[in-house]
Amino acid sequence: MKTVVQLQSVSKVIKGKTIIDNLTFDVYEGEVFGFLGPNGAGKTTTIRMIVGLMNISKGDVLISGKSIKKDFEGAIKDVGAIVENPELYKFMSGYQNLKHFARMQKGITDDRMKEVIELVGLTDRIHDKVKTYSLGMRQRLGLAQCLLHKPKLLILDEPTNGLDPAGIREIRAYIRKLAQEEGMAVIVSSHLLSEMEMMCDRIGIIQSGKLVDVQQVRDFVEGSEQVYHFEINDVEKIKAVLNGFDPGIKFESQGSQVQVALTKEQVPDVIRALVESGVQIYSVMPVAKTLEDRFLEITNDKGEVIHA
Ligand SMILES: Nc1ncnc2c1ncn2[C@@H]1O[C@H](COP(=O)(O)OP(=O)(O)OP(=O)(O)O)[C@@H](O)[C@H]1O
Repeated sequence: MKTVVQLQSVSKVIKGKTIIDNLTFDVYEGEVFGFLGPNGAGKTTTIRMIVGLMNISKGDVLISGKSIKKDFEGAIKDVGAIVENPELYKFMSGYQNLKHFARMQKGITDDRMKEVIELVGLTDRIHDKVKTYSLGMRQRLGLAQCLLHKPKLLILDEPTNGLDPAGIREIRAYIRKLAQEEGMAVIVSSHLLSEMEMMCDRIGIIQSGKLVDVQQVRDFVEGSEQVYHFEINDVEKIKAVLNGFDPGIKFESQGSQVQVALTKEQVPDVIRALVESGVQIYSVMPVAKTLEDRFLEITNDKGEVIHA
């Protein structure tokens, strides 16, 4: 996998206070990297440093191997970003907006404009005025703007903010497409855990300016234990069987439905023990664990990390 962006021990100190503390991570070609953290954790500050909108106090950011500090022009030419709301003229059409933006850059051909408009799915509406666009369509037009110069790295700060569920789905699909089909490295930030889970390949969790965890979404969600849903005929017996394990296995029951927290390795042992004790098992189903569950598992209620 080719590395597109590298953060090397990046720190930001403002008025003697460390806002970002020694961040190090890489993002690769073709992957969506989620930057996840509660409000005030430092996501926007980090993104502003990556795109050169803010000085880096310590460390460096390399984009396609070029330092944003030492070779700003070289590094930034591979970046497309929406950090604040995209600037759009609502009284002009989507096309006029794009054209206006294209004129400010070198070498953007009409063919490239057409290509980008198609890529974000705005071909049918591109000549309508932006004021008639939904928020999702405006986001996509913003996306088109920052794709014109064929960036290798796309950075979107809270891309689904303010969108309705249909708009969120739409943007998510385009972001995935840009990574998978165009091979871009994409960094998205969010404080919405479920959102990140659906959109990203990897997630970095930031808390009080520190990176506390970077994992593949799949591993991250699977973590250690997983809740399984059992449908059985005898709740008393299942309680006895689960209590018989050492250490005892946690569960919750309601009628013939029992939710049991197990590691994958424990599943066959529990099923065997249940069958041997005469419990009828009608179904066993893993309950999908959300990032939110995992996030709460690794942080306490004050938002501090208890184990990663
Ligand atoms: N110019 C500044 N001067 C002083 N403190 C700042 C400055 N910019 C950011 N901060 C502080 O740095 C911390 C991180 O802010 P940042 O906006 O990066 O967080 P965030 O993770 O993007 O949060 P949100 O989800 O709310 O946007 C906050 O405590 C913020 O108050």
